[in-house]
Amino acid sequence: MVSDILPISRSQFPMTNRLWIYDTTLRDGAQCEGLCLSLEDKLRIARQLDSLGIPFIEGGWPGANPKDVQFFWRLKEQPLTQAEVVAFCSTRRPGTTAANDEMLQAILSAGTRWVTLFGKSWDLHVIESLKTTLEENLAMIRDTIEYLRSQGRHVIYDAEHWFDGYKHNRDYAIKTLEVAADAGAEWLVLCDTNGGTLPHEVSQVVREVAEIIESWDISESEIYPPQPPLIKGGRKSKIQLGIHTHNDSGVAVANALAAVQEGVTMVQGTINGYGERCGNADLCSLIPNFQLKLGLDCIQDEQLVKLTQVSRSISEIVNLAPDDRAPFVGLSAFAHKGGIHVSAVEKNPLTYEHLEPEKIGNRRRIVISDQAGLSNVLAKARTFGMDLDRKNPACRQILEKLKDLESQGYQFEGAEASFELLMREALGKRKRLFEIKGFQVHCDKGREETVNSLATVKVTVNGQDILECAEGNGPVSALDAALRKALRNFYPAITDFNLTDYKVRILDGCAGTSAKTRVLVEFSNGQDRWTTVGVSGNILDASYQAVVEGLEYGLVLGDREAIVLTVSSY
Ligand SMILES: CC(=O)SCCNC(=O)CCNC(=O)[C@H](O)C(C)(C)COP(=O)(O)OP(=O)(O)OC[C@H]1O[C@@H](n2cnc3c(N)ncnc32)[C@H](O)[C@@H]1OP(=O)(O)O
Ligand SMILES: CC(=O)C(=O)O
Repeated sequence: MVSDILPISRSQFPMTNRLWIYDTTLRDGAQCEGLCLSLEDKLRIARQLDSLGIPFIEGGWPGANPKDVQFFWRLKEQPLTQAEVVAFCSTRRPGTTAANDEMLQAILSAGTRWVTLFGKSWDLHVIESLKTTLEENLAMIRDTIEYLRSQGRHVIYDAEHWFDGYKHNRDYAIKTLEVAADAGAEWLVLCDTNGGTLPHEVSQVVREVAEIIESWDISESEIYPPQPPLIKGGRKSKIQLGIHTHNDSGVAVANALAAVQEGVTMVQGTINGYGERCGNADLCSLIPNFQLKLGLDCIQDEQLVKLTQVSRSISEIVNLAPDDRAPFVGLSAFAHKGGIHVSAVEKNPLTYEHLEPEKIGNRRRIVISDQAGLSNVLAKARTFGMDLDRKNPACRQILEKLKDLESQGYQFEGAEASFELLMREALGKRKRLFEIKGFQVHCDKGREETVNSLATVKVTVNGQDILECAEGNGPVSALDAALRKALRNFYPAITDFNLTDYKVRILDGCAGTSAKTRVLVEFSNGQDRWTTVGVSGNILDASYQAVVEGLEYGLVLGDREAIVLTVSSY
């Protein structure tokens, strides 16, 4: 809902509240260092975006590489359900004609209804990059758009380096837009290509451009309204403005918001802000801001609840770790750690949350650490299925034990399984499934390249002493294997546990090789994951503590009727 106090001044373009989201993850996002997409990846991402209700999906630059050509062919065979897939390209080369430009033939072969064309707005680029005249650049823009229009395509014109061009040679920059509009472009998208513009400049420039455009005399015959159902809102202005921002100054999202407040009706960005250099405007921040704070219509509410899942699936597909601190969709976006915060959030979430996480498919999390108060302990206990009374003296003991262990180097925020075991212990609810009497690990390296590791463990289960040994490709894996061997006849479920992550952190680096280490171990049983922690001056002892607790926790988990929230499901 739009609040009266929000400084929204969409008066330059007083249209409906419809805002068109244009995703360029598959094109500008693919220009991100470290991101490499296969054809199948691109198709999977396109389907995710389609399910999110993104109306325009820029699929790539057909003609620039074979994968992008095939992408459009594959979508012709199996079209998206609702999104308009858009092909991207540049204006024709200088000194030729659009009809003779091979790249433009590839664009037409892609068979999309919409084409986005980028052209030069900045005289510096015309002279230095294109090495042509200012007049020829205008001819390139006009010729290319008219050609695409003559071939029945709708054209979105991306005015590359718009803001820099406008600052350096305003009249020329405006002329490029005028030519693009006159040739039949339906959207003029102002690009902050180098990402150097600040929000107050974006506001001012967009406002000025909107006023200039209003004064143009473009005859109705030159207007090519998009076909329904694409544009449902009814256009009162002939030409619409869009915005495309980069994050080089850390304000890509703020710049897009500033442009929208001045009335632009299309916003280009990428999922998770992927893009060249510092990235593009992050649609995972923009969409909820537009929809939930500015009251603009971008996607359906039922689609908005998929945003967190889409953000994480796409980070999985592109094989880049998700950003836990990302606004709205990050794992920590609604994580409360400080005791004061948790105490208040437990009473009313509005006290420390700017909106309800469920609206974008995220969830509130309570973090356990030495910053915790009793409220954290009680909230966490609830997620473990234990309803504790604040007055129960065991709660205070749990809190004190937690703070004491954290001061020794333990870290429970990343090892909630260990915290649950600690809590069960304090409440007298920890079932001793086995008792470790001792272990030995032996590593030797001979002349060969390989290092041999052998672990021996002595365990008591149900009053029975078991001695087992096993080899592994390292001391921790040998220890893990020996423990499982000893326990598997009593607890067959243990054979399904896999050690999926192992992290070591030196706690007092100045102490050199005798430093204290913290080990975090993650286990999975194919369905759930859980993490435990160990701390010791001996890395093997720290690993041993974490592995033993990890195995114990997995067995407790199998015993429990309901899987609790501390355990993250795949
Ligand atoms: C702001 C943006 O993000 S724009 C998109 C940028 N994305 C990419 O570049 C990814 C895809 N690009 C590619 O695959 C290749 O660069 C291609 C196929 C487009 C071109 O490859 P090549 O022909 O080998 O040229 P090269 O990449 O070396 O140089 C780019 C050429 O495009 C020209 N060019 C740049 N912008 C434009 C434009 N708007 N209109 C016409 N030509 C342009 C340059 O002047 C240069 O021409 P030159 O070869 O005569 O010097
Ligand atoms: C078109 C585009 O990607 C840019 O100007 O940044």
